[in-house]
Amino acid sequence: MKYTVIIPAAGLGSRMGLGFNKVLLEIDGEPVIKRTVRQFEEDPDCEAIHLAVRSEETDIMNKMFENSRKIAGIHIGGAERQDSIYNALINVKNAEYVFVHDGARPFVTTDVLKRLKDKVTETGAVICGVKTKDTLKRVNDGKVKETLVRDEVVAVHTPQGFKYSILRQAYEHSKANKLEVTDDSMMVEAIGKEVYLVDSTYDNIKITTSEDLQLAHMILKGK
Ligand SMILES: Nc1ccn([C@@H]2O[C@H](COP(=O)(O)OP(=O)(O)OP(=O)(O)O)[C@@H](O)[C@H]2O)c(=O)n1
Ligand SMILES: O=P(O)(O)OC[C@@H](O)[C@@H](O)[C@@H](O)CO
Repeated sequence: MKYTVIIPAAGLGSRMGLGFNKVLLEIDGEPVIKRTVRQFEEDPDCEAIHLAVRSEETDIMNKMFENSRKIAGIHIGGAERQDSIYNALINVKNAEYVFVHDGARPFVTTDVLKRLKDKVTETGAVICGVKTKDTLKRVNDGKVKETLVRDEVVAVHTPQGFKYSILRQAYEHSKANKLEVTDDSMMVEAIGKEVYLVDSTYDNIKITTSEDLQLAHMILKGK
């Protein structure tokens, strides 16, 4: 199978508190976004990479990826993650399968990609995730409402992979219905399609807060 990946990188990174977009932060001398893109540059099944970036960062991103063989488009992102991805999605041409992967997740492995590729060709919609290690409870106003059955929940990561036609339909539906989502499969669930799950790895972290940076250094050391 062959697929196209959309990588949203147009956030602010406000929870990192750096004062600049966290995807531009260097870890061991290389920007987070460059590391993320490289995972797909190195996957022979990935045919094209579309990035969504902040308008004021277009020049820096164009320069960073000027020698990249697979970058097929650098698009201006939107106010929310889903707006950024939509701006890229409408510019994807001739792709049967589309993966979406956070620019801020630089450690996805070839094994996870393989599991996703195998499953998406079989089902048309797949996410990856890990079992949670903590007990999970639903709370409201500082009070416990219920304890969730841990075997029934996962912490969801990206990449998430879809048939292009399904993802496009899901995004158009969400736009028309003004759905606010925190991942792409939520939109696919909303159009009634079944979404399947494969294992991710605990290392596939999203760089979100400053603690994640220490974790990132440890993950790199272990590789
Ligand atoms: N309007 C947005 C918001 C987010 N993203 C991207 O979506 C990914 C995951 O989002 P998140 O971790 O929430 O990043 P930020 O929105 O940058 O972080 P924060 O919420 O702390 O500002 C990141 O690669 C981010 O660049 C995007 O392309 N466009
Ligand atoms: O925190 P935000 O809602 O901006 O973004 C979260 C998403 O990036 C996140 O839900 C996926 O990476 C899947 O976990």
